[in-house]
Amino acid sequence: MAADGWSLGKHAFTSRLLVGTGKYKDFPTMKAALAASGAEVVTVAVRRLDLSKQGDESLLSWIPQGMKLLPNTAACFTADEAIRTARLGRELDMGDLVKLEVIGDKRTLFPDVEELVKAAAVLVKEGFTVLPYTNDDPVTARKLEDAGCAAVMPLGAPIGSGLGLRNPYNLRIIMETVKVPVLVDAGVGTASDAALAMELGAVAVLMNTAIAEAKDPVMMAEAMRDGVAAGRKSFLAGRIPMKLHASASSPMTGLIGT
Ligand SMILES: CC(=O)[C@@H](O)[C@H](O)COP(=O)(O)O
Repeated sequence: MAADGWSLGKHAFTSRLLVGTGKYKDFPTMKAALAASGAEVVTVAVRRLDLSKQGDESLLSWIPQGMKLLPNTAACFTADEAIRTARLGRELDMGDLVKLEVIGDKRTLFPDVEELVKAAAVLVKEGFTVLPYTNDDPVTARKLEDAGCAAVMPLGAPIGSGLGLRNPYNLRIIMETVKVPVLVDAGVGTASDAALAMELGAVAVLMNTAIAEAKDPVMMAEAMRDGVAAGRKSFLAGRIPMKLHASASSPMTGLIGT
């Protein structure tokens, strides 16, 4: 199969799995899982980075070489906070990409979409390549695209829930509504969820908890890598239409004795 690449702004990728850095039991496990995932993009919460830590004590030093950093604005609850956090990431030399999170509710971690659209518009004007974590609402997705975001990242389910894709139909509508890449972000529980997201037509999947909190994070990272690749191939190959009744696998005409 010819290379099946995709891009975000000026950045080109082949892997369609993006991974996070939170919740690992230790840095060596995180590093091994990130490497096993085959992901090229790894997201890091700017507000959770402990800048006083150096060398092996710093999370950043455990990110495999060559992975692209995607700073995120986790734990921001207003547009202003998210904008300041994104700027801080840029000052720390983390590049132009930003995963924009503006959380509206502590219990569900659902996004505050008004603040999200506001923050996106400002950051796009400042030259960021903005990737907003949003809910599964096609209207918000369109507003984010209109604001100049390079992609939209609707949730599959609440962050860390592992519930899988709660509303695949809305995800499909979002994919039909916007022209920018649609990445499913959050809620994936296992490899079949990732495959399903790709079969629906997602350009990529971003996940953290399902790998970090698996019994064997390295093996789960491999499963997610394979699930994403299988789902993508299945999407490209085109599934058969579903039929209510049987259709025999062997032709019924010309049977001996008929
Ligand atoms: C790491 C990160 O950015 C999370 O906020 C992201 O949304 C992934 O969610 P899961 O942990 O549910 O995969």
